[in-house]
Amino acid sequence: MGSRLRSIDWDEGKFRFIDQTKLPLELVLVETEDYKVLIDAIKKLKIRGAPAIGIAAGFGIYLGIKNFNGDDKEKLKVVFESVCDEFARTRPTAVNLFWAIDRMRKVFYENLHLEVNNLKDKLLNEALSIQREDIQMCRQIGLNGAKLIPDEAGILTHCNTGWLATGDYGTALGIIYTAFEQGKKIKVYVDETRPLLQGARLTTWELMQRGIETILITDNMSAYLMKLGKIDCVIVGADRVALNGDTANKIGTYNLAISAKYHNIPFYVACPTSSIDFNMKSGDEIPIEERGSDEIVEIMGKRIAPEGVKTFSPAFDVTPNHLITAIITELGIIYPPFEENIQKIKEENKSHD
Ligand SMILES: CSC[C@@H](O)[C@@H](O)C(=O)COP(=O)(O)O
Repeated sequence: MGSRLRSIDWDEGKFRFIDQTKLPLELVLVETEDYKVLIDAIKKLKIRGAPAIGIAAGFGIYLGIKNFNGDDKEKLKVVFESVCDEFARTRPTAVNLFWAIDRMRKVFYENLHLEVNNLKDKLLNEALSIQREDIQMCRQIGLNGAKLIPDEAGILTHCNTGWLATGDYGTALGIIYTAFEQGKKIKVYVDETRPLLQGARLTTWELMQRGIETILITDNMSAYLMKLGKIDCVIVGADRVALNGDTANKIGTYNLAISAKYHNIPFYVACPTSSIDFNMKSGDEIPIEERGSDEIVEIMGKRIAPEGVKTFSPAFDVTPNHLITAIITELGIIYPPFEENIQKIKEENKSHD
C-alpha cells in the first residue's frame, strides 16, 4: 500500500477496497483474494465509478485464475473466459470495464505459451499497469482541465468523480482539486445525485476533507442556482463517450446540460481516454443500466413510497454532444467538432498500440 489511502488498491497479494456504500458514516476497508467478492462489490456499488470498476476488474481477473493448478491450457482458457464473462456481466454502461477486460484478454492470449505461473505474473502486471496508468491519466486531466477554471468560480458537479471513483485524484473532481491547489478560490455546488446519493455522501466527503468550500444541493435546485448566477461552469465525469461526443453519465447529467445550455454556462465532461468507446458511433448505442426498484422506493434502506408503486430506474442518461462545451482528457481538451477531434485521438491511440 502507498502512503495514501486509495479506494481500491493491491496490497501484498490482496485486493483492498473501501466499501463506498458505507460512506460517509463509516470507513470500512475490505481485503480479499476472492474474485467473487469483487463481482458482488461492483454490482452493489461498493466499488463504483467507471475507472475504479475497470481497475477492479483487472485485479479480479487475475484473482480468478490465481489458484488454478496444473498446466492444462485448455482448462485454463475455460476458467479465464468464464471469469472475464462474470465481470462483463456486472454493469453494462461504463466502457472502462470492457476496456480493462480486453486488455487482460490480450495479455492472456499473447502469453499463453508461457509456463502457467509466468502467465499469472503477466496478468498481475497488467492489472497493476491499468491502475498506475489511471492514476497518471487522472493527474494529467486535472492539470489540463484546471486551465478552464476561473478564479472565484462557482462550479457545479454531479455524482462522484473523485479519488473514490478512480485509481486516485479523480476526473472532474481531479480538476477541482488541481484548481484549488493552484490557489484558485472556488466554491463547489454538489448535486445530491439520487437515487444512491453519490454526491451527498461521497463528493461532499471528499471535498470537505480537502478544505474546499462545499455546498450540497438537491438535484432539482440546479437550474435555479444557474438563474441566480451562482454557477460559472458545470463539470461532470463520464461512463462512456461515443465517437461523436455523446456522453453517458450518471442519471441527471442530461438535465444539467440542458439547463447549462439555456443559461449559457460552459458544460465540461472530464474523463480518461479509456472512457471513450471508439467502436460506438453515437450515444444511441450506449447500453443504459437499469437498477432495482428498491433504490427508488427507499432512501438508505428506509421506505419512502407506497408498497406496490411502479418504478423506472435508469442509472445513466446520455448527454448529446451539442450540449457539451469540451471533453477534458489526459491527452488534452477536445472541442467540437467532436466527431473529427475524437477521431484524431483514436488515430493517436492506434499508434500507441
Ligand atoms: C470518474 S467516475 C465517472 C462516472 O463513472 C461517474 O460520474 C458515474 O456516473 C458513476 O456512476 P456509479 O453508478 O456511481 O458507478
